[in-house]
Formats: sequence, C-alpha cells, structure tokens
Amino acid sequence: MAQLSAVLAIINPLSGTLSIAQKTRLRDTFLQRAEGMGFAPEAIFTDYPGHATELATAAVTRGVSRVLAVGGDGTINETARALRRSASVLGIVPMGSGNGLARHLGLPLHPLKAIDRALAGRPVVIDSGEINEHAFFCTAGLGFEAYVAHQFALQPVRGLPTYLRTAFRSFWSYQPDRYWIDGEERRLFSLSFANAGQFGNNAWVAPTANIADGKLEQCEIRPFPAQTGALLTWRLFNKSLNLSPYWQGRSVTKASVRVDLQTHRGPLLIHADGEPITIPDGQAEVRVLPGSLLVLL
Ligand SMILES: Nc1ncnc2c1ncn2[C@@H]1O[C@H](COP(=O)(O)OP(=O)(O)OP(=O)(O)O)[C@@H](O)[C@H]1O
Repeated sequence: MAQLSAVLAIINPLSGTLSIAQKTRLRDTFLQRAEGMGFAPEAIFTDYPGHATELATAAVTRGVSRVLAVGGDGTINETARALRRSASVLGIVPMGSGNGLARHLGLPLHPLKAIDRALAGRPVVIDSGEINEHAFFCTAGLGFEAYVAHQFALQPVRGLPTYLRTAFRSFWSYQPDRYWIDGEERRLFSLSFANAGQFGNNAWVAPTANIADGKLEQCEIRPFPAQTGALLTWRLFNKSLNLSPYWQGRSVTKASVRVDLQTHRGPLLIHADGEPITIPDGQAEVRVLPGSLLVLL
C-alpha cells in the first residue's frame, strides 16, 4: 500500500485573538479534514519562542511534505525559515494581527478556509530575504518602521489598535537618521527591503513588489513635513505610496547598510517581519535568496 503523505500543523497557542478552546477545535477540524483527504496528519502547539523552527526542522528531516504554520507573521517566519531550500512546502493559516504574507499571496484569512487551501493547494516557489543572519519573508527594515517594531514589542497588549497607537505616538518622537547604503549617504525617515509588498494589514510599502522575481524592493522614504504624514498614511493603505515624491524604490538582490554609531541616535534598530532586532555594530547586510521557499497556494 502507498504511504500516506504527511502533513504537520504547527500552532502558536498565543497568536491572534482566538481562545485556546477555539484553537483546540480548529486543530481537531484540521486533523479530521486532513485525514479525510488521505493525509497522515499531526498537529503540535508550540511551547516557547523558537519552538516552531525546531518542529519544522525536524519535519524537514522526516520528509513531511506539507508544514502548516498556524499563527501570526512571527510564527510563519519561525516555521518558514526551517523550510527554506527543502522539499517541504509551507501552508499558511494566518491568525495574527498583520498577516502580511497571507494578504500579499491572496490567501484566505479565515482559518478554516486557509486550512482547506493549504491541504488542497499546489506548491509555488517564492523568494525570501535575509538581513544579517535573520530570515524574512515579508519585509525587513530600518528607521521609523524598526523604531515602531521596537516600541510595539514593549506594549503589554498586541493587536492592530495597539500597533496603530504605538505608530502614531512614535511618529511625534521619531527623528530621521543618516544611513550609508552601499557607500552612499542618505538621511531617511525609513528604509524597507520588501519581499512581499506589505508590512501586514494591507499597509503596502512596496506596491509593485513581486515575491518571485529573485529581487527585493528597496524602498526609501525621505523625511517629510509632519502635515504630509496623513497623506502618506493614506497612500500606504491605498497601495499608492510609490506615487509620493517622498518614496523611492528600486529592485535589488543585495544591499549593505551602515550607520555611524558616533552620531546615530542609539544603536541600529532593525526589524525582520516585524520582529525587533538590535545591531550593536551598526552594519546590516541584506540579500535575497531567490526561489528559496515552496508555499501552498
Ligand atoms: N508557547 C509560546 N509561548 C510564548 N511565546 C511563543 C509561544 N509559541 C510561540 N511564541 C512566540 O510568539 C511570537 C508571536 O507570535 P505571532 O507573530 O505568531 O502572533 P501574534 O503576535 O499574535 O501576531 P502578529 O505578529 O501578527 O501580531 C512568535 O514570534 C513566537 O516566538
């Protein structure tokens, strides 16, 4: 008899707003549906940060064909980074507050529909990126967006309202800094490297980004008058930021970004898929890993 194809769901019990009881029911439904479709399914709740990477690494070693990440962009990042350059395919069941990768790929945001899509979907090749040793699948960046990611991580409650409040408050205290990008000095409000076109929540920083072109969109936002902030925010959500005179984008395969720690306001702050990271030596190397991940679409 032919061996059943293995499918593993990695579920973050803390992601999003569903209760543990609801997530347990979702897990049971996944197991039923997957079995009904002829898979050998397994579902595991993560116990600690980084656990999803360990589970996904073990799944690759065992030859599990489909690995579903059930959670926010953090859980998807932790799972996907272990699946890069393997034959195991990522399924995305979005349950976070931003869901940038799922939205970019046009995947269902409803967990049950997303499970069905992942079980029935076909593997499609996409790119990923790295900023220093940190993998990203949506965006990585510096400047204002990194500052907000760091401030957001300090908040006791997550979710979109907290994120918007944090970004609004940060806007008034944040001062643009100087960066040397591939040796060229620039004073910028923010600098993004976009694999997918959006941060999440349909905030499109790189409206023309193509996730499978072997390139990242390097998007720079120059400092702008405070009264322009509302228009830029509107453009961000209207997918038209590229029409602003303060926005500049180009496709790159790699970039080297440095700050002068003597004059920079504090250490270099970056983010990878929204996770805040501090770079003590002020140097960030960014590169694309073309065609490095299989995703179920
Ligand atoms: N059992 C656990 N206990 C504590 N932290 C965990 C556990 N499992 C996973 N994590 C951590 O939770 C972090 C946040 O998860 P994730 O991004 O999926 O959800 P979220 O915060 O609700 O979504 P979003 O990032 O969209 O707001 C992950 O980066 C992961 O390291």
